[in-house]
Amino acid sequence: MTVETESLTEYILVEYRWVVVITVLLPLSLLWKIWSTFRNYVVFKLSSAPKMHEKKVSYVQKQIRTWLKGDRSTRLCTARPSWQNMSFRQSTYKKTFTKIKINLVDILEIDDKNMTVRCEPLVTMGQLSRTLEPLGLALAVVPELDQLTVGGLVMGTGVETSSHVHGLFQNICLQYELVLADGSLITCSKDENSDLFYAVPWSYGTFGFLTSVVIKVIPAKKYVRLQYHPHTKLSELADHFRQESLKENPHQFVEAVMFSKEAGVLMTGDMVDEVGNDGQLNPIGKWYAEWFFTQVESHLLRNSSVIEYIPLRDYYHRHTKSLFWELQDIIPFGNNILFRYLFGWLMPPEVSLLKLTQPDAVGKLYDRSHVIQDMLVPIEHLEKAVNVFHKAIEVYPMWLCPFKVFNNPGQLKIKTTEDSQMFVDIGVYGVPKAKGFETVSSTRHIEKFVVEHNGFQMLYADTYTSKEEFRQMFDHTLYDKVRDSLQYCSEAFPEIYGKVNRAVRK
Ligand SMILES: Cc1cc2nc3c(=O)[nH]c(=O)nc-3n(C[C@H](O)[C@H](O)[C@H](O)COP(=O)(O)OP(=O)(O)OC[C@H]3O[C@@H](n4cnc5c(N)ncnc54)[C@H](O)[C@@H]3O)c2cc1C
Ligand SMILES: NC(=O)C1=CN([C@@H]2O[C@H](COP(=O)(O)OP(=O)(O)OC[C@H]3O[C@@H](n4cnc5c(N)ncnc54)[C@H](OP(=O)(O)O)[C@@H]3O)[C@@H](O)[C@H]2O)C=CC1
Ligand SMILES: CC(C)=CCC[C@@H](C)[C@H]1CC[C@@]2(C)C3=C(CC[C@]12C)[C@@]1(C)CC[C@H](O)C(C)(C)[C@@H]1CC3
Repeated sequence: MTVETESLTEYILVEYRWVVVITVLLPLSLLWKIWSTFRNYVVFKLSSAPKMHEKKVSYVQKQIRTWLKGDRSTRLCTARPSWQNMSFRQSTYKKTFTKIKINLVDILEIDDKNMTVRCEPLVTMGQLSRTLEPLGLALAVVPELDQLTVGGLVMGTGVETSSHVHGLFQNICLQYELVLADGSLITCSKDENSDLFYAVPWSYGTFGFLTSVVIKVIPAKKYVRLQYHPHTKLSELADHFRQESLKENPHQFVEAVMFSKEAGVLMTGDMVDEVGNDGQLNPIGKWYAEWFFTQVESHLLRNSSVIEYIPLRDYYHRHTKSLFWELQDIIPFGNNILFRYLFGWLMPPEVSLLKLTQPDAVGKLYDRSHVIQDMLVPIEHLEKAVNVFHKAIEVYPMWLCPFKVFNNPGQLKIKTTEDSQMFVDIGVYGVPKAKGFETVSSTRHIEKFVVEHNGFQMLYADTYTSKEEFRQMFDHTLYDKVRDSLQYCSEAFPEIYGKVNRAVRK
């Protein structure tokens, strides 16, 4: 890692973290993968998951009723330990709240007539894409990292390169089943309990416990025909990016990765059934394959607008193997050809195991000199935002992903009367190089820019906003109304801010 460490111990822990990762975490990750594949296989063959669902939901209700009967002096959260979730921090409220066990890990039903899949909240993106692929189906929006869960993506949000067509993860969800703080089981959709339905996304589990979700699926094809368009001027890349995101019949997938303030690669893709003769097959998911983002960079260096055919599942999880570009700081030689051929099949280490074994010194170093943020701004401000980010942080690669926000009720209120507005997710993950970077003040600076430009911040990342600024960023009108209407809700759950602000995250 190219940052200054403060002591020799810190230096050793940071520079040689890979020793523990390779000798301990990679073999443990493998054992974990074998166990979960075996468990899923057995459950599927015994077909026990759908039959067990009601029983498991009753157990959730039973735990809440026990809390109701008690003195209710503590609030509620899920029992999923923080080291298992996909964010950098540990939530401190997990230590004091009453923890409700939600052991709901299965896909319940695939309905290929209505084109839906019903699943439990701990089902992961990797598990879903693996199950749907042989049936010729896919979720309309597949957030890239394998370990992201349906529950976390509903209660938070999910974005992916098809979001300029389908919107965020919640926009492909048709129905939620929840256990509320009074112990009752409720389902909601746009036609049934619609206020609750629109308030659930971005609510971070502050209305109740999600027990199942019905999600829209689409027909899938075997490959993604991906075209790389390198650009060396930000203004040209931004114009092209907007044009591809906003045009009437857009490509199914649009994404860009910037490698400096001016230069980046725009990628446009569509599903196809066969490898055409205008490009080559590139199975990026194979164990020996080079990390995706470095392959993308090579197209910029060669300034070549090539076409490639990528197997669909490999495409969906293209950023998993290198955790976007975060793994280069943990295993610096992870992309080396020899390492890939020998150990690539073990990659990536499980994020949960990495989190569990993270030494304090590494945490402190990341606090000081590492940024992990996704800022969501209306697409017309793209260049301005890149310039602001460059001045305040200067982290490359920078991820750009367009997505549509529909004019629906809820926390994500857009300032337009149109049906929808196009946004761009600007993702910065890495070591900042900007002069004068300081975590709190620099993050506050970009947060201010985002609020002033009617944007939003992804909340898996650290937010340094005050409660007032937070309420300005996210519209709480419907949220407050629904909370007031649900018995015991305010007693059982804090407000969203109470679960995501920096003070409750260690
Ligand atoms: C509900 C369901 C119905 C399916 N129906 C068909 C079908 O009719 N014809 C067909 O060819 N393929 C069907 N499949 C898909 C496919 O056959 C399986 O995904 C495949 O058998 C998985 O094999 P695997 O060893 O790779 O399993 P894994 O990759 O280990 O598991 C596949 C996934 O199935 C899920 N699963 C496991 N057990 C159950 C269960 N009891 N109920 C629901 N989900 C479960 C797990 O969550 C897991 O992620 C279905 C899949 C599911 C989930
Ligand atoms: N491409 C993308 O879109 C990416 C998205 N992310 C973000 O990562 C997060 C998802 O990570 P993941 O590890 O899956 O989820 P988490 O375990 O982090 O859960 C996120 C929130 O959802 C709540 N929650 C989860 N399940 C339930 C449930 N069944 N009932 C009630 N509340 C629930 C959690 O409550 P509690 O605190 O009580 O456990 C928590 O507040 C999202 O916030 C997402 O925005 C991260 C990387 C990429
Ligand atoms: C909206 C999108 C696409 C977001 C992508 C977010 C990823 C870059 C984030 C999600 C989880 C994440 C915060 C994580 C880390 C890096 C950035 C990640 C992968 C790492 C691996 C950095 C190193 C840390 O020691 C530790 C292992 C705790 C974390 C774990 C979570």
